[in-house]
Amino acid sequence: MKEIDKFSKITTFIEGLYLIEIINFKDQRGNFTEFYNKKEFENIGLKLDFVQDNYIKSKKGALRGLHLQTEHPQGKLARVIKGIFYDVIVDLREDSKSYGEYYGIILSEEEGKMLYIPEGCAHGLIALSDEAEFMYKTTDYYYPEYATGIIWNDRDLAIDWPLEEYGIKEGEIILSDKDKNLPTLQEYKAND
Ligand SMILES: Cc1cn([C@H]2C[C@H](O)[C@@H](COP(=O)(O)OP(=O)(O)O[C@H]3O[C@H](C)C(=O)[C@H](O)[C@H]3O)O2)c(=O)[nH]c1=O
Repeated sequence: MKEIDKFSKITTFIEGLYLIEIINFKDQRGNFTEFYNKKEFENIGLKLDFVQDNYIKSKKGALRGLHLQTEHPQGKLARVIKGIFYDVIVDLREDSKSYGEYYGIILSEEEGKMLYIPEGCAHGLIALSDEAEFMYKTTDYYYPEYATGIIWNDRDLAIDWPLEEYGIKEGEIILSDKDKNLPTLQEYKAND
């Protein structure tokens, strides 16, 4: 088969954060998609090694995040398996020109784009559809002792979560107790 470019990366205003477009091979049976290919990723300038695969299944309105590990930071290759999510990345790399800024995007099973989230960024997502499944690979292991983050409704970030468009009331957002008690961006910076 003639070699075709199966992946292409799109830069964002956050350095190292890429949207990745992938080819979805459709035929009379359904679809086939490569999620990751070490050689092909190196061809688009992403020399990455992953050590863990994670799978999330969320109820509509379930919001996870904004999380990062202060030690053993994780790069994440993320995609939606089913439904729709709003995905948010906050740059917490002190030397970055977009430090303290967020990037938000709607990712869907239909549209099929992936995200590569660089180390040093907090990550969160809310499920916008009744069935919502998400997978991501990480470049380092889970170290709960180093897990922290920023609260989802931080006033300085003022993240524009697309609740109304998807019929989700703020009081219906489902959070873990841990996420309800995450620090604000100011508190995080003070401890950083
Ligand atoms: C993250 C993780 C969790 N767990 C266990 C620990 C808990 O017993 C249970 C749920 O963990 P947690 O509530 O931290 O999971 P999420 O709130 O979905 O966290 C994730 O959500 C956002 C979107 C992220 O990007 C992070 O990778 C990750 O923090 O899974 C593991 O065993 N391994 C893991 O890598």
